[in-house]
Formats: sequence, structure tokens, C-alpha cells
Amino acid sequence: MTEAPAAALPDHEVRAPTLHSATFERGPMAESGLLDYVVRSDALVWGRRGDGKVGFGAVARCDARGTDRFATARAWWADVSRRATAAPGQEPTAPGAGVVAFATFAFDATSAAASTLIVPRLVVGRSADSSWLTIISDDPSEELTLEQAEEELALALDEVDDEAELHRGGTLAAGHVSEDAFTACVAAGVAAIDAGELTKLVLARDAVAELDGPVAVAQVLRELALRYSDCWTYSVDGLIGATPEMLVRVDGATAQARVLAGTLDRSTAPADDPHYPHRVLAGDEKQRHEHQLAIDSLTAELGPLVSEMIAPAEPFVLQLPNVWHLASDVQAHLTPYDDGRTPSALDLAEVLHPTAAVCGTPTEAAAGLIRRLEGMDRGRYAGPVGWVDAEGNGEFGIALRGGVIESTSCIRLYAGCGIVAASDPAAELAESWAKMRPMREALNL
Ligand SMILES: C=C(O[C@H]1C=CC=C(C(=O)O)[C@@H]1O)C(=O)O
Repeated sequence: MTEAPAAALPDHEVRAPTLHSATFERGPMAESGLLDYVVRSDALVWGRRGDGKVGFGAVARCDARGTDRFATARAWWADVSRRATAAPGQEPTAPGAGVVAFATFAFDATSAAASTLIVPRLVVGRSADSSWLTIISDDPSEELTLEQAEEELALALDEVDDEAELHRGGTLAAGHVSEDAFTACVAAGVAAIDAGELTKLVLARDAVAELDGPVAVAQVLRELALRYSDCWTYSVDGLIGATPEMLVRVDGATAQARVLAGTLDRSTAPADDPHYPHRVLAGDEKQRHEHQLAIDSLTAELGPLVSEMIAPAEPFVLQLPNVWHLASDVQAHLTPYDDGRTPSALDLAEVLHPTAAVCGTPTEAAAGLIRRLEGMDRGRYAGPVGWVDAEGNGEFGIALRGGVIESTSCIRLYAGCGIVAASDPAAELAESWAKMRPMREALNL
């Protein structure tokens, strides 16, 4: 048995609100599912293939920074969850219904970026077999009715972005890590690996998009969701994108992850060779090594918390519109902590982050070298992004293939690449461009 992480920080006063919710079952949605609700720039979004949730407004928020960012968020959420009540007869009926928080975490403890949990006023949710509308209040005396929830939802959907004013294009410039700086970083990373300092590290760069109008967030999200239907589309407090990598998904006592590492650009692939990705990606020693290190980092951290874990012996090739990846789906049965509580999605996000898909092996050596070589604050890029409910169910993707909105018409994009002994700087630079392609296309850049 494993000891549960502390529910409250020593000397930490958690000022969590008392929340009250009502969840109303709704009929089947149109084929497009949740995408019909992705119409506002400020909505909170988590979804894949029409399932997921869209949040409007905010009734509570927790911001944290530094080494304790996960612990602060966990303590706050434990308090919110303990106190939350549901209107009689309107209790949550599915994971993610009822009181729920959308969450985003900074990659590194030294980041200036806040890690944030936001509880929306309204949530429209859909899973394979149900759909619902939840309304949440921080006023325990407020009567929460279906009429009120539908009226507020209609108002929220009415105040949509004026598409005429949205951007049509713009420019993309080097960010903190230019192309030259990136290739130099990769060469230095390979030298450190050759010198025996570490086995793998993931190096990233950024690029700044200045658009000729306000970022069309909802339009970008809809495009990403439609084109990248195997990815999880997210939008939380200005962090947007569509990630192919699931850090952890918790549904009751089941945990799942999709580990990715190993990439092949599709734009340079021969059109007439169906075996190309299997031969060049799945059959390549360097790519398989990079992938295995990412799996090992996940299973080593998850192992002590589970009674059973299924990790396939062979990765599969995940085909996205821009790239192919080596991918492995891991499934595990969670063991309760010795206080009887099952580890929550938040607990697991903290334990598993950062995997070797975004940091390296060994973790501490890689994290230190990333700070030194990149010299940039990654902010929330490559950190966990997703949602958690009051029961501890939730989904945390790794915030990849996206960007951070820095002002109305400016968005910073990020992409990184796993570096091992056999990595070539020019090839890694090309791969980073391939990973930025989904956002560039959605932004018309
Ligand atoms: C770090 C990123 O991708 C990771 C996930 C999948 C494949 C990767 C790779 O092949 O390098 C990276 O580890 C990114 O997209 O910024």
C-alpha cells in the first residue's frame, strides 16, 4: 500500500469555496457533438471526436506557482470536492458531470507561469452514451434550475466572436530559441549524451505569431478538432492546441495513458509506399529507443500505484495528418492509498509529470540540462492540461502541438523533439516544424 499524498500543505491556508451544483441530463447531440458549443474565445474546452466538455464563465479559481504548484492545486481541489453539494435529484451521473475543474500546469517548478484550476459556471458535457448540462454556484442558497441553466447557456452561445474581425493571416518570427539556437542546443544535448551525462532529453523551441487581427480561438479549436480527430483539443486560460499524448486518464479505479515518442514527418514521405512508416519509424533503432525510454519513465512512476498494468510489448504507428508517431497505450488498475482513497487524476498528473516524452532520462539530469540549454521559460507548454471532477476522475493530456495566447493578436507556439545519441540537429529542426504545422495551418500562417 502507498501513503496518500498530504491533503493539505503544512502552513498552507486553503481558501476553497463551497460549491453547489445541479446536473441535467440532455438528449442526444447532433453528429458534430460538442463542437457546436465551441464558439467563444474564452470557453474552457477539452474534447475529442465530439465528446468531452465545454465550460463557460468561472465560479472559482486557484493559481499556484513553484515546486508546490501540484500540491497546492491538490489541497485546494480536495477541499472544494469535500464541501461540494448537489441539488437533490440533480446529482452527477457521469465522470466529469457535477463540480469539475479545468486545469493547466507549468512544465517546470521555476516557471513564472501560473498553474491554474478553473471551475466554470456552466458545463456542457458529452460522453459516448450521455450528455448533460451542469450549473455551478458559489452561493449555497441559489436555486439551480434547468430553466436558469438553459437561459445562461443560450446567452453564452449568443455572445459569439464576430468572425469578420478575426485574423486572416500574419507573421511568424523566432521566439526565445531561434532555429540556430535550437540546432546548437541539439548538438550540445547529443554531446552531453555522448559524455554519459544522460540518455535522453527533449529540447524545444518557440515561435511568435503576430496575427493581423484577434486570434480566432474558437475557429482554430474547431479546425484542430476536425482535422486532428485522434488528438485531444484543449483550451484553458489562453493555452490552446490539440495534443496526441494522454498523460493519464482516470475513470474510477482504471488509469490509462497514451505514450508517444518517435516521429516521422508525413510531408516528405513517398506517396506510393504504404510500408514506409512501419519500415522507417517502427523499424528504426533510434526511434524505438526514444520510445522505450518514454514508456519506461511512465511505467516506473505508475508501477507503485497500481496492482496490474498492461503495457504492450510493441508500439503501434499512430497516423496524424502531419506526422506518424510510435505510440503505446498503457492501462492499469489503481491500488487505493492506505487511507482507502483511490489516486485521483490530479495525484497521478503530479506523479507522472514530466515523462521522458517531454523531459528525458534520468529526469533530474534532463530537466537541469533543458533549463541550461534552452534558457527559456517553457511556461505551460509540455505541462499537464485537462480536467478533474470531485470524485477524482479526470483526463490530463500533455500540452503539446499548441500555444499560449499572449495578447489579442499574438500567440506563442512551441515544439520539441526527443534527443538521443543518434540525433541529428537539422533533422530535429525539421521535425519541430512538422510539429508546429497543425497550429500554423489552423492560424493560416
Ligand atoms: C515534445 C513534443 O513531442 C513529444 C511527443 C511525441 C513525440 C516526440 C518525439 O518524437 O520527439 C516528443 O517526445 C512536442 O510535440 O513538442
